[in-house]
Amino acid sequence: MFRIVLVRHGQSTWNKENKFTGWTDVPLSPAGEKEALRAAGQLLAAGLDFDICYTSFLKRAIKTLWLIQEAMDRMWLPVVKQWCLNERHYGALQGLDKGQTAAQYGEEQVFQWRRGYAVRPPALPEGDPRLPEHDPRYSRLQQAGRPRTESLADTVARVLPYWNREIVPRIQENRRVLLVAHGNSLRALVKHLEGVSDEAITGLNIPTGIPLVYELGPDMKAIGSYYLGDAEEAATAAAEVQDQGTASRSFG
Ligand SMILES: O=C(O)[C@H](O)COP(=O)(O)O
Repeated sequence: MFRIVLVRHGQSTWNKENKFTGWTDVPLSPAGEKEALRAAGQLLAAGLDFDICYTSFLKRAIKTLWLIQEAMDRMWLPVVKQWCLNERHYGALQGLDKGQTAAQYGEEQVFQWRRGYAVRPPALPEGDPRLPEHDPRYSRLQQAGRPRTESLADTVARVLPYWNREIVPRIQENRRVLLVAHGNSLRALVKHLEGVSDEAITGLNIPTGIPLVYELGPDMKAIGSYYLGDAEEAATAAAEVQDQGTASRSFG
């Protein structure tokens, strides 16, 4: 049996404000930093340790990993940062309040944008300063890797090749892997590990800052998974993620 530990970054400032975030590089909120430290404590209490860590190009995930590493006295671990582990790109929705967007366009439309498997939110317009080509961290990406918007299917298409090419071999070498990423890049991976259908994945939500342990069989698919800490708390937090797209959550 193999194992990998997944952690969605702690609460970010835009999670707190209930804004679509995507590739916007926002920091952790103070609560999110506390979530990261709590996750480290849960990992230590579970007797888990690591040989290599993976994260995205976005500071909310990187900082979560750093806080976990520091609290576990594992700052010396190798860390691989990869753009393809970034959150799904939310296109022109980035920066909008999810509740207000639901009030304006309807909860069903926001649900489709957030959870529809092959549904792409409206794209960033050409010339928008937020386009990846204006960000030096993506300067080496080919045009195809510079999304204007992404569906979950698009996110799967960039996460899975990296998972199979780079992470699976490390796990098969019995390296203990910690992957700190984002709600939807992790949903993309979980869809693969669990063999979740395009329809059923719409109901899966991943809470911030709670370690999710996956046990994998010889085929590198899930034979079991569990959140560290209180299972009911994790389920409640996941339901809260789902509710972020309701009009009643509008902040103003
Ligand atoms: O990018 C974001 O807005 C969040 O991190 C994920 O948002 P979602 O749960 O609405 O997809």
